[in-house]
Amino acid sequence: MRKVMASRDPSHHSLSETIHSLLGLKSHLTSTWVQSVCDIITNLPPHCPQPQGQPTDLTTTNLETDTSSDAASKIRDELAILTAHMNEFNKRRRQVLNEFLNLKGNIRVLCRIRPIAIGENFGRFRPVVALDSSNVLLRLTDSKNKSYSFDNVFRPGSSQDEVFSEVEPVIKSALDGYNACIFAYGQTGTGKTFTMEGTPEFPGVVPRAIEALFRQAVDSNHVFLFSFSMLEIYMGNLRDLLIPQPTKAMDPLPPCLSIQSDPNGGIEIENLVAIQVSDFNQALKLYKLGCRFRSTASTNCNSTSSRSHCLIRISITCSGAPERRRETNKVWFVDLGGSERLLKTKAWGRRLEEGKAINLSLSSLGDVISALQNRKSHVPYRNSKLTQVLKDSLGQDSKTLMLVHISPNEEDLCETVCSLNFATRVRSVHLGKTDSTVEREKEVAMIDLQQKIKLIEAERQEARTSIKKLTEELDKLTGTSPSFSEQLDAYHLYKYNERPQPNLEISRNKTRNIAAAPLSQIPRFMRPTVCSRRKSGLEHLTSEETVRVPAKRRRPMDHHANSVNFPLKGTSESNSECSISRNSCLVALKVKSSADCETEYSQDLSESDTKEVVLPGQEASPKPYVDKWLLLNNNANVTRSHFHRNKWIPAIPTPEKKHICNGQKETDNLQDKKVHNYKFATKQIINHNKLEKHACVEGSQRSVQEVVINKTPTNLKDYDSISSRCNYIKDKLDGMPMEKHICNTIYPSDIWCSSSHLNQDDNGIHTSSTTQALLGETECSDSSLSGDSNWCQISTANSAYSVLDSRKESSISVLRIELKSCCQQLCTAICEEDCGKEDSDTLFKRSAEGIRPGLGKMRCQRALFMENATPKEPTKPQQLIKSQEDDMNSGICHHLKQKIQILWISTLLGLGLRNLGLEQEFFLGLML
Ligand SMILES: Nc1ncnc2c1ncn2[C@@H]1O[C@H](COP(=O)(O)OP(=O)(O)OP(=O)(O)O)[C@@H](O)[C@H]1O
Repeated sequence: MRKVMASRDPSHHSLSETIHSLLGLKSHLTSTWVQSVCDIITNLPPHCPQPQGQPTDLTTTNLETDTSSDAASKIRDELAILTAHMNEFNKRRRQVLNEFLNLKGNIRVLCRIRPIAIGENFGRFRPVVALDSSNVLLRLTDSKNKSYSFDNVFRPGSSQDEVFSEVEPVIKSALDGYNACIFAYGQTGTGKTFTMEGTPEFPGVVPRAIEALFRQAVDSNHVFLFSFSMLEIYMGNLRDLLIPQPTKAMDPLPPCLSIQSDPNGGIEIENLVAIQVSDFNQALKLYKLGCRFRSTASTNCNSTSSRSHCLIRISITCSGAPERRRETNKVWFVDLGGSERLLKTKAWGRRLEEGKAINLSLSSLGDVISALQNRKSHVPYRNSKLTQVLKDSLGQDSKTLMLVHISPNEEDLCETVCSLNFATRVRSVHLGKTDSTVEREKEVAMIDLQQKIKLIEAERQEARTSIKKLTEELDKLTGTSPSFSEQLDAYHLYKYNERPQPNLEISRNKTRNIAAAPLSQIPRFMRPTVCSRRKSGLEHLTSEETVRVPAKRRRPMDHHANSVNFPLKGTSESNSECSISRNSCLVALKVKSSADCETEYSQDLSESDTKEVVLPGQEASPKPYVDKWLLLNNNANVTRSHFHRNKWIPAIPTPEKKHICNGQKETDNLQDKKVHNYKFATKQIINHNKLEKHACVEGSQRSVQEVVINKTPTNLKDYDSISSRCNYIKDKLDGMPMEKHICNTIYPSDIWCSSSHLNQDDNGIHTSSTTQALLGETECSDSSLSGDSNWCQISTANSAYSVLDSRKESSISVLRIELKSCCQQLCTAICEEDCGKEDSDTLFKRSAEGIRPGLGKMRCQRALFMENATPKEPTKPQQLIKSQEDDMNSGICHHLKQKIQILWISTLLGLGLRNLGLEQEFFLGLML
């Protein structure tokens, strides 16, 4: 025996030798010795034969093993029979259930009436009454009623449990391999989300259905694999709700979702995250996560209105189950966006667009169902993303359940009628027009089928209990085989661990990895086209590479600039009809000033938003943004010397621009491309702005104009010329289109002219005196130039004055003055060429009165006169008068020149403006 054992297992041979040697040492026969021997024996593996010296035990064990193996084989046989029975029961149950659902209709329609909310007035009379479990009565008027029939009607007091009991057969059908689709349809605020999602206290259809799926899968004798996906259709675009949406401009874009179909009509959504879930809790966590990313917003009808269609997909895979309809099938839960009468909701802007998109897709859904109803050869699935996605779950071979929600409120009667008509249209797909006898027969058949289902269920349960018992017996006998449920769990766990772990916190990178997995698995014919790859930025990348390569960054937003409408009233950009494309601007600027930008978690991807203007670094409100846009345009031009109409226009000192843009950062490093874009936009601004709009702009904005003129005006003619040029600019601005004319850059928002004078004090320090004048709605008029001044400012009337700054850079001195407008308009009399002293005084007074801070907007325009080394020849008088208009302008210029000189000197002398009574000749003499 020893030899036999040794030959069987060398390790046991050595063990027996060890024991024998220990036995030989009788002196060592202590309690410790005995204990160690016992330990050795105890630690022997079960299949290990007993040590040598115990032949009797071994024989007994062998006998026992033989007996138990016989019992085990018997049990296995029984189990095989029972499993076959179970399969048969499953098959029968599937058939009966299918028959039952066919009788009920592949598209079943249930109606749920929302309860009256606290404080809600439902009207003069109750317009909606649930007659019985399948009829709704609608009181249209006091004398006119209309009734509607449905598969089931839930009264306002119906519980979530009751609703789910009607949904459950569809869930069972889904486990049998049928595609299924459960919709919640209805007017906004009627409780669709409540039914589908529910609340923590009253869970809705989706959590209950997921729980039922897992429970029934465990009860089944097959192994199921579930994967969970969630998306929304927001304004015609598919958004994965399991991927956090980008919140910052530079956040990576989520992969583009597109719908693929195979030749058999199967639909797959490319790049949609599908996470393998092994139990209900995991699925629930994902569901809650997805719900957080939904687009919701407050509307007139619902403070938490869903602004999209929310779709939850559960894919079920079960291999080795021939009785199932297909190996992989899916269940869709769809919380449709609420149909709304836009007139009633008074939606506008983004809400309006969302409402329109929802209504359109609902209408497409109705068309599809109608085509199915009429068995048309062409079903217009392609009319909306919603019907495209659900294509393979809406046909003949799938189970559809529509929960129509209606409001009990009399005010909502119109919408209720629409919803009920829609539901009736949907319902008649399979039921058709049948007489009452057929209806009754059908009901009897259905009751019969229901009883059959119950019977089969009972038999199944019995068989299942037997299987469980036998499996446990077998476990005891063999001692190794896990129970059936353990096997199932282990299988799930194994499968689950094989795949990427669902990170329930959903870190962005991880979800992307998960998302990539299904992409690599989709068949070749479902792979994205070149076009869609380009669209999603995945061109030339395999799916694996897609995972590794960092996702495409959001394009720099300035590249989006396509169209610009100039904002009208600067103080209310969001209300301006002519403002920068509303949606895009709001999205880009993250301005939350209007209802338009309050859709939570929504990301603007719609085609309607392609016209967007997004500028670099635009975190501010639209107004500075527009200013910046203008400034950038200006910078692009003025920082380069160039020829304009055969005249060399030198570069303008860049630092000056810091002052130009009030509160804005300097952006000198603009790319030509951007500048080009902005130019393009300028053109559009010009085209869009009309005279009256310009007037509004003038009143609301502040900017600085620079006018570069290539000669120094030294006499009246030059002043006239400048004046007329300014007038020309002004005219062009008013009249649009605006055109560059001498001025280097024109800002439509402002025109102002100023004058500066550079003086050098005893210490050689340059100082400047400043005068400020407001350019009103009329002309700019006057200018003055000191002998050593490099810059000339053109001043305008009806003004208040203040010095902004002055400096000398290279050979150019810069002085900026600014005008504050006064409330009063400049007396038109000053436009007269021969305006006299009296007018001057009037002007003066008005100007002085104008120094009331905060009375008007500041505006300035600077005329920069380039220093001309060679003084110009005095101009002949006849050249001065080209037209009557020029004459008038020259008069105004001359007049204002004098005023500005007076002001300047007054300032120098420290005299108050009001106390001036000197003749202007005095000041002229002083000046010259
Ligand atoms: N059967 C119900 N029992 C209790 N409260 C309900 C019921 N139906 C709806 N409500 C309540 O009515 C309000 C609106 O419901 P819900 O948001 O579900 O409407 P909706 O149809 O999804 O609206 P929308 O289409 O705008 O998203 C919620 O506060 C919800 O709790």
